[in-house]
Order: sequence, then structure tokens, then C-alpha cells
Amino acid sequence: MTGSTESSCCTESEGPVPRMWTVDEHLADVLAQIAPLPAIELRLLDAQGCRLVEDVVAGGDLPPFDNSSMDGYAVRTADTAGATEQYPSVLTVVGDIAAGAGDLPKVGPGQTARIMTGAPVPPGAEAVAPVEWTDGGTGTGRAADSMGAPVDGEEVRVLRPVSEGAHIRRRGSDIRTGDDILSAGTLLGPTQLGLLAAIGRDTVRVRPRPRVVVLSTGSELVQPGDPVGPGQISDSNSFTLTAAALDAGAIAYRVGGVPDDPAVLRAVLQDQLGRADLIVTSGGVSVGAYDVVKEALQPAQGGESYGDVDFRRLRMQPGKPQGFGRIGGVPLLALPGNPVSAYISFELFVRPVIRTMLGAPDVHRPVVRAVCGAELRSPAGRRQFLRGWYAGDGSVRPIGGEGSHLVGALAKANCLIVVPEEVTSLAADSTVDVVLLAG
Ligand SMILES: Nc1nc2c(c(=O)[nH]1)N[C@H]1C(S)=C(S)[C@@H](COP(=O)(O)OP(=O)(O)OC[C@H]3O[C@@H](n4cnc5c(N)ncnc54)[C@H](O)[C@@H]3O)O[C@H]1N2
Ligand code: MOO
Repeated sequence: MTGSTESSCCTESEGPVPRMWTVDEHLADVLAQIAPLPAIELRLLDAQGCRLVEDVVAGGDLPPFDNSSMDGYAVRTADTAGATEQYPSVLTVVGDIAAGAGDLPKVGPGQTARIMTGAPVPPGAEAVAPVEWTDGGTGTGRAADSMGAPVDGEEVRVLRPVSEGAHIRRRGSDIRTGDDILSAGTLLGPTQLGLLAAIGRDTVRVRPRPRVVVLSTGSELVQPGDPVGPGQISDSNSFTLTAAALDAGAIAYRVGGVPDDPAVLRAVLQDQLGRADLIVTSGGVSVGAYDVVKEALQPAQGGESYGDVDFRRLRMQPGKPQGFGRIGGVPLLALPGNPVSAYISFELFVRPVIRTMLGAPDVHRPVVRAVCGAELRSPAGRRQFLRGWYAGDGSVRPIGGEGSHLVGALAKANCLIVVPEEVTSLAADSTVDVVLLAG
């Protein structure tokens, strides 16, 4: 941390005034203390969504052997030259080759072997006649579209010429030994994991997904589905923030509804430390009597603090009260409890932390310029983040009001409209910065 909340200046009339941080100062302070997680070797499916930290080189060819791309007959091309439906090439079937076969018959002049898709091309054969180009070994001379039982020693009629290499997938035609197939930094999704499996890798060296513990505080919270008594509300923040952490690429654990009891909160935090690369709390960071996160981590009455967390006020709306520091070496971001404040704080500060830990190149949400059709008002000295709808044609409109409890409007928004600190009003059709939330 670069400073403490209580670093202050004074005015004659008002006494000490706690320092206020700008959004950029707070973000820079947080990110300066976050590094990409150390690389580890993971099994393939545990590596989904992670970035490679090694260049992967193919240790073998793909396909590993010449194989058939069709069910049919492996033939010598000269044997099929001039074949027609009227005058087919009649070949003796010397074997039956299924995918996975290791023992292959040799195909000599006038001979063929029945072959299945993916089966190795036998020695002597130069091409594959799909079964539809033959009589299917029926002896009728009519083209077949299915293949019967093994036909060793029987005959098959090929009804048209087959050119060299036809329907053969050559060894190494996809990947050759020594090819660079995936480079460090590649994000592993289904097709990259499939490729690693195809070349026989069962583990891979990656930067792991950070494990994020999301914890909401407040004695008024009940879990969704439970009865809501007088003065109580459903805990929504732990769901929003857990989903947002997953969306950012983390492994997220939701711990909902810790009551306003500092001892309980400390115990829960202690319990969670073992599985966390990052802890995110919501609520209890303001100036009220039951601000449990503040109380637990930085007691006002000279009690012993737990961890090293700095509580500060930011020049932004919503999201003014924030906490940041470490507990037991684990970074912790304490977000304000108002649901819109919590979510916007996550987008601005927590998401970049997760993306940094992941080693992602895109740490921040994209920001575009857009024309806002509506007039906007904003408090002086605060960077305001209004919920909006970005139409994609360069226009944006605000959704809902400024209130940081307005979850209905938040759920309809796809962007945040940014009104800078020094601006208190903007005329309709002004150009504004817009933080794109989706995608
Ligand atoms: N006298 C002052 N009061 C407040 C100030 C201030 O500067 N002076 N700041 C206001 C601002 S801004 C915010 S933001 C909030 C932040 O307060 P807390 O972080 O302590 O949040 P809580 O008091 O715990 O909750 C605020 C609000 O949000 C609801 N909430 C909390 N957690 C959840 C949850 N998990 N799911 C849904 N809703 C939640 C809670 O019930 C409250 O209504 O302080 C202002 N006050
Ligand atoms: O900062 Mo509070 O987050 O304005 O509602």
C-alpha cells in the first residue's frame, strides 16, 4: 500500500480531512502488489481457461500413420485403371482392416483389403476406393453403400478408377514432429486441450486460475430461498461477485452471509485462507456502527488489527469506501455493501487483479467513446459510473438512476458511462467514455 486512509490534511474550519484516493491511484496501488500466480503442471481438464507458460512442440507426427478417410477398399491404382460400372476391376479381398489394427495384410497386384475409416493403409495399397465406388463385395456389380461381413478371399468389383493417394490421410499431414503447436501465453480452451491430448500430453504447464473466496457480510442477510423476515434482505452480492469472479477466469468459492460479528468474521476468514489466492468481501466498510469488515480487520478502539488492510475513501460514485491489503499473505479487497457499488468495484478493481494473476494480456475491460443522448449530472470531485446501454453504433444511454441499490437497472446494463471528476453536468449528445462490461 502506498499510504493510509488516515494520512490527512487540515483545514482551519473542519479539522483533519481524511485523504481521498482517485480511482487511478487506488487501482495502481492494488495492481502494484499483485503478480501473476506461479506456474504449475495441471492435468488437461484442470487447465481449461488457463494460459500456457511453455511452448509446446510436437513429439510425433499427426496423423501418426497413413490411414483411410473412408470405409472402403485399399487398392493398387494400376488395378483400377479404366474401371467402369460396365467393366469393373475385379479384385481379390485378402484381408479386413479395422481402425486400431496392427497386423496388416500385404496388397499385391489384383488384390485389395477391406478397410475402415481411420485404419492403417496396408503395404502395397496406394489409394482407397470408398465402398460406394464398389459393389461392396456382393458380386452383383452394382454400387453398394454399406459393407457386409469380412470377405477374406472373396471378390469385390471396383466401378471406377482410383487415383494415387485418394482417401488417404498421410502421416504428418496435420502436424509434424518438432512443429511448434502452441506457444506460451495461449489460452487453453476445448480445441487446444484436444490438441494436447491428440499429441499424447496428459498434463501441461500453465498459470493456474486464481482461487477467489467471496464473502458477504451483514446480519440483515438471508440466503435466497430462505424466508425473509422484517428488516432482512436476500444476499445478492455473494452471487453477483462469485459469478463475476468466474467470468473473469477465476475459480470462485461463495461464502454467503457472515453476521456483523468481528470475531465470527475473523474465524471465517482464517478458515478460508487455506484455499484462497484472493479474498473479496462485501459490506461493512463504511462509517456505521456495525461495519464488521472494518471492525474485524482494523478495530477503531485500539484493538489488535488482523492482517494488514487499509480502509480508504475513493473519489468515485458509487464505490467510495474500499479496503485493500493482505491477511496471512493473501490479498483481500473489501468492497462496499451496496449491490451496485460492490459490482462496479469488482469490475474496476477485482477483475484486473484476477486477470493479472492469470497472466492475461487484457487486464481491463475495454473502454470506448460513445455519444450519450441524455443529459447527465454528477457530483463534483467524484468519477461517476452510471449504468448504461451501449448500442454498438457509437451511442449510449443511461439505464436507471444513480442509486447504488438499483439492481434491476444494473441487470439491464451492458456498460458503465464514465463522468469524470471535474464534470458536474453534461449536455445531451456529449461524447463520453464507456466501459464495456459484456464480452
Ligand atoms: N454516514 C455515512 N454513511 C454512509 C457512507 C458515508 O460516507 N457516510 N457511505 C455510503 C456508501 S457510499 C456506501 S457504498 C455504503 C457502504 O457501506 P458498507 O460497505 O458498510 O455496506 P453495508 O452497510 O453493509 O450495506 C450497505 C447496503 O447494502 C446492502 N447489502 C449489503 N450486503 C449485501 C448483500 N450481500 N446483498 C445485498 N445487499 C447487501 C445493505 O443491506 C445496505 O442496504 O455506506 C453508505 N453509508
Ligand atoms: O459509494 Mo456508495 O458505493 O456511493 O453507494
